Amino acid sequence: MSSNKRRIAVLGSRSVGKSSLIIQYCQNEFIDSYYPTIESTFAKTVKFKNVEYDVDIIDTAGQDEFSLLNSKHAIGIHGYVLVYSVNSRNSFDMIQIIYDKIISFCGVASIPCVIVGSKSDLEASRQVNSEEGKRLAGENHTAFVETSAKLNENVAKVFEECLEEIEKRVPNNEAEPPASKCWIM
Ligand SMILES: Nc1nc2c(ncn2[C@@H]2O[C@H](COP(=O)(O)OP(=O)(O)OP(=O)(O)O)[C@@H](O)[C@H]2O)c(=O)[nH]1
Repeated sequence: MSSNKRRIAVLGSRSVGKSSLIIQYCQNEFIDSYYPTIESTFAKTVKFKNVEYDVDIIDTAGQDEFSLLNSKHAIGIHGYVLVYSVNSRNSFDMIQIIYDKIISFCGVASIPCVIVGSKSDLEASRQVNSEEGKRLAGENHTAFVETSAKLNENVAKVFEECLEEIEKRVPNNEAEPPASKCWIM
């Protein structure tokens, strides 16, 4: 793996706007219709803090509390974007469940991660306030961003924060994420 290759997995409940966030970031467009994702990978070259990164972003199918963590979403992944929608309390409650599954799968104390409150334009139907999002992020030592893919607000910030979290833990000359050294028996 080239030292500037970074793989980011985007996880969260169904329909929280994972694909919309990624498509806005990689293709600068917002598609209003809903197509459930099975899985797809997007690629973008990003210049961040004067370093050029080849970023692969893995868009995953929506998870619920019974979903098993797919090993593809843990092995070889440098950083995570965990998305809930500010107008869905259930999707917010899923974040800790997904975070704990990743931690336990990877056998580490913490992971480079950004917790994202999506659809921030839907203020009238908001169920989760910003303070709750920040608190959850603080408890898990992750970054936190509220964003709207629809209005293209804070979209790039999500992925920049994720690169920042990765760089805090992965020195530039060591691009292999810890979980890629795991064995599956
Ligand atoms: N108002 C608003 N709607 C959004 C936003 N982002 C996504 N949506 C809408 O929410 C719905 C679901 O968006 P997707 O991006 O497909 O959600 P997803 O999380 O990828 O869904 P799954 O693939 O099922 O997991 C679509 O109708 C989007 O248009 C946003 O920022 N604001």
